[in-house]
Amino acid sequence: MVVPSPTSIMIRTKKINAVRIPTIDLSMERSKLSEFIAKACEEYGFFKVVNHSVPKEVISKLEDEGTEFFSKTSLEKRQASTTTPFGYGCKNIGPNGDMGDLEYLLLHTNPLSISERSKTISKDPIKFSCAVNDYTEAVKEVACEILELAAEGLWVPDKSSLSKFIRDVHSDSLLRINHYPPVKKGNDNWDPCQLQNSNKNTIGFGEHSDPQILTILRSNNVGGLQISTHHGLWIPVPPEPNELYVMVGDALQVLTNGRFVSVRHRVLTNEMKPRMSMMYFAAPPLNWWITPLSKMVTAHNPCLYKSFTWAQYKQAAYSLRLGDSRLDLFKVQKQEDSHLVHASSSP
Ligand SMILES: C=C1C[C@]23C[C@@]1(O)CC[C@H]2[C@@]12CCC[C@@](C)(C(=O)O1)[C@H]2[C@@H]3C(=O)O
Ligand SMILES: O=C(O)CCC(=O)C(=O)O
Ligand SMILES: [Fe+2]
Repeated sequence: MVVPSPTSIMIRTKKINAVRIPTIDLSMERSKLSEFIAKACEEYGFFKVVNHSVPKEVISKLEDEGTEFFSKTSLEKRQASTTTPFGYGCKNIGPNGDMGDLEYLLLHTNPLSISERSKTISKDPIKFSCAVNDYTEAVKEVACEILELAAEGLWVPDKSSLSKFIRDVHSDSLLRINHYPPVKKGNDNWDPCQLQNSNKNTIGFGEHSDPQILTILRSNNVGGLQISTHHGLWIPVPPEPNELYVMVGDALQVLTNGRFVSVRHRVLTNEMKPRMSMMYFAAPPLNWWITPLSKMVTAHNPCLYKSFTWAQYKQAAYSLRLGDSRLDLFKVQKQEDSHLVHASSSP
């Protein structure tokens, strides 16, 4: 076993401390704002948003509903797990054996589906569905505003060319409320190889990127989320209950022809306190085509991805494991690679 030396640990810690997660202040002047958003999406695929328009009461109403639901008995909670992948889930993430130390409620944001599902979730389904609808409507506005600013930052002539994907009434956007109960772990589990990893913590939600266009995250005051930089360093994200975090998803990476990068992230559990996060995954309608915006494809930046519908991408995501790089399936083969394939397959 290779044990990292104290010097290498110190260097890594210095590097981690040097990373500043970008903060976007939505009250800033528009041209600067669009430039900063585009830069953050390129460099990290992740940023914090302050001065957003989601009212505090809208956030706290949904948080209260989440707290009430997760405090039920497991028998009661399981009433809400009728159709996969939606409803209540515990430890199982997706259909391919991925596990995490969490429980969650996964909902489609279509109001009809929310109203049906609420009956299995809450004794006051109208109150529950109002809390969900109000929250998803408010964060959707923030997501659209960010995508419009991002399009401006990329100098794309039509500023709605990204936001239209998630504004459509048939959008396939989802909401997940994650609850990570505290997990006590003894020091005997300490693994020096995992110093960059969990130390004493367990994996609440394993490493992955989100397949959608944009994710808007809000958590309570308990940390655990980490993002990976382009250099593979894991950076802890401080919890900010009054702010939102934004993550670039795989579909936005494709729409921008690789200029924006989907962020890999994971959650480690806390030993003492429960973390609760509310994730809004903004996605297009199932039958919409995802293909790099024409402005993003030039002679210098040839098209990197094949076109696919959102339904095809989802199907690929659900056929793979959580941490798999599903975008690889949709990459255009580079000219040199295809020559190599031909050369090696000729007799
Ligand atoms: C293991 C999986 C869970 C997931 C579907 C997948 O097969 C791979 C992607 C996962 C993810 C990550 C972001 C949110 C989510 C709802 C999604 O669309 O893709 C989850 C899926 C899930 O939890 O069902
Ligand atoms: O709970 C969190 O903070 C992140 C969870 C996550 O990455 C997800 O639900 O896709
Ligand atoms: Fe995620």
